[in-house]
Amino acid sequence: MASGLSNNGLVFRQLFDRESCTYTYLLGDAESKEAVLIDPVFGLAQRDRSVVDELGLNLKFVMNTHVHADHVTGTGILKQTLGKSVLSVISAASGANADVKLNHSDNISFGKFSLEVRGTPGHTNGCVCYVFHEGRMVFTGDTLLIRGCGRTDFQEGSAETLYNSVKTQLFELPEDYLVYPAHDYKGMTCSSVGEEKKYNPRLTKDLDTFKSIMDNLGLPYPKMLDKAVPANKVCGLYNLPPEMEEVLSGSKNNN
Ligand SMILES: N[C@@H](CCC(=O)N[C@@H](CSS)C(=O)NCC(=O)O)C(=O)O
Repeated sequence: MASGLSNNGLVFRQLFDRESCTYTYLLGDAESKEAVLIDPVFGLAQRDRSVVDELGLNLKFVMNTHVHADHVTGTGILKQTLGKSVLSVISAASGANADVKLNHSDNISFGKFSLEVRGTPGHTNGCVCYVFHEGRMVFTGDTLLIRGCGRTDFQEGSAETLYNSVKTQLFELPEDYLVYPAHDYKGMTCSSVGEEKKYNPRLTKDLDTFKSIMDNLGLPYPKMLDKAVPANKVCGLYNLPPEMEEVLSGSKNNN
C-alpha cells in the first residue's frame, strides 16, 4: 500500500470549496477501493473526480447530508460523468430525488467500512449526520458546525428541533469522535464531540437561550438560496444558473 494514502486501510480526504466554504469528504477502503463522497459541490466535480482517480478509488455513493441552500450539489453531475454504478444518496425526509433514500439508523457500506445514518432535523427536516465508528469521526453537515450550528430561519428550520438533535444524536457520541462539518467560515477544519460540548457558544446554553441566539443571528439569506434549493431536490441537475449549465455542457472547464 502506498504510504501516506491510508490509515488502517482508510483513505480520507477533506476537500474545500472557497466560494461557499463547503467541505466535501472522500472516504475509501484502500483494499476494495470502494469509496463515498459526502457533500460534493457542482462546480468542483472535476476536482473530485481527479482526486478519486489519482487515489485509485471507485466511487460507490455520492451523498448529501441535506438539501443545501448555499450551493448546488455535485451528486448529479458526478453520476452523469461516472456512470450508473455510482448511486446518489440523501435522506427520505429531505423530499429530494436520489437513488438511495435513507432513514435513521440505516447503514451505508463501502468495502469493509460503514457509515451509520442519524436523523438530525433542525436546520432542515431532512438533515442527517453520518457516523463513521471505525474512524471515530462524525460528518455533521450543517447540524453542528465548529463552535456553531446551522441556521434555522428558512427551509424547515426549527431551533428547538436542532437543539434536541444535537443533544440526543451527536453529544451522546464518545467525546473523542472527531467532528467534520459541511462548512467553516473561520478557517477551522475539524473539532471533536468533547470540544463542542465544552466550547460551542450556542449549544452549551439552555434551550431558551439557544432559541434566542438563533432568533437573533441576523444573517443575510444565502445568495444561492432560490437557485440551489430547487436544483438540489433533483441532485443539482435542474434549473441551473447559466454558469453551471456551462460546466454541465462541458464548455467551461474547472481547472
Ligand atoms: N453567506 C453564505 C451563507 C452563510 C450561511 O448562511 N451559512 C449557513 C449554512 S449554508 S445554508 C449557516 O447555517 N450558517 C450558520 C452560521 O452561524 O453561520 C452565502 O451567501 O451563501
